[in-house]
Amino acid sequence: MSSYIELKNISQSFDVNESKVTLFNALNLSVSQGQSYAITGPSGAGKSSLLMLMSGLEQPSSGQGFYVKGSQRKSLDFLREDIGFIFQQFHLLPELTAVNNVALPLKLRGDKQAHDKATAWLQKVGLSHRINHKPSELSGGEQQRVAIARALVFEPSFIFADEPTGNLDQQSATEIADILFSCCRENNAGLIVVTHSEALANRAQHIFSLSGGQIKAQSKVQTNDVLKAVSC
Ligand SMILES: Nc1ncnc2c1ncn2[C@@H]1O[C@H](COP(=O)(O)OP(=O)(O)OP(=O)(O)O)[C@@H](O)[C@H]1O
Repeated sequence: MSSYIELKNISQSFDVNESKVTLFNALNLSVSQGQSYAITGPSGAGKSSLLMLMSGLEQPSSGQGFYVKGSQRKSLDFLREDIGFIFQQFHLLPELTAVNNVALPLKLRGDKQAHDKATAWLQKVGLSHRINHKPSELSGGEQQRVAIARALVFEPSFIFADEPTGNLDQQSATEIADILFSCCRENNAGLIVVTHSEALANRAQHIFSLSGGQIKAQSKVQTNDVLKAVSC
């Protein structure tokens, strides 16, 4: 059953030092499961804030967000079980091996097959030779592969990624983009990526630009990048 997230008339502002900072006003946006989206725009435009609102992890100043699943239309609070997050800084637990980082969220839910599922996901992201390594024993690209496996191990409907290649060299960034997009596609997960990278944004089926409080659909830039058909 395919689902989508709908933001209606969303506004977000903060009171900072007795003045009001408005990021956006009456913004409307929908993202669907199985599709990929990039959100670009200048620093400080509010891209990460929008990602937090879209995922239901933060509340807007006004407006509403909905999680629509078949005929059910619920608040974004119900999205929490159905999302995975990937960050620029990986956010892995330093004391745990790769497999235990991926297995932990499943174990916390009492999944008896947590270890096997985590191992299978690390294999999918090309890390079967590193499953017993701790984050400090992995390269940045390898750590991000672990984070992708951890986000997808639940097989969530939506993956939110905030600058997922921001800390990586160009080759690792390309490999991570290949894995992220192919894994989301094969799992029919909606992927929403915030990025400053034109190359990464161009991978997405839809590109939105957030600037001056306005969000606009953007056409893709023609590049000579060859998109690799990586299987997940
Ligand atoms: N809780 C908060 N209280 C006050 N200001 C905030 C809060 N959260 C975000 N901001 C401000 O909102 C603005 C937008 O932040 P956000 O991180 O969403 O932008 P961004 O477009 O993702 O930027 P970048 O590309 O640099 O990561 C920033 O000026 C930030 O300081």
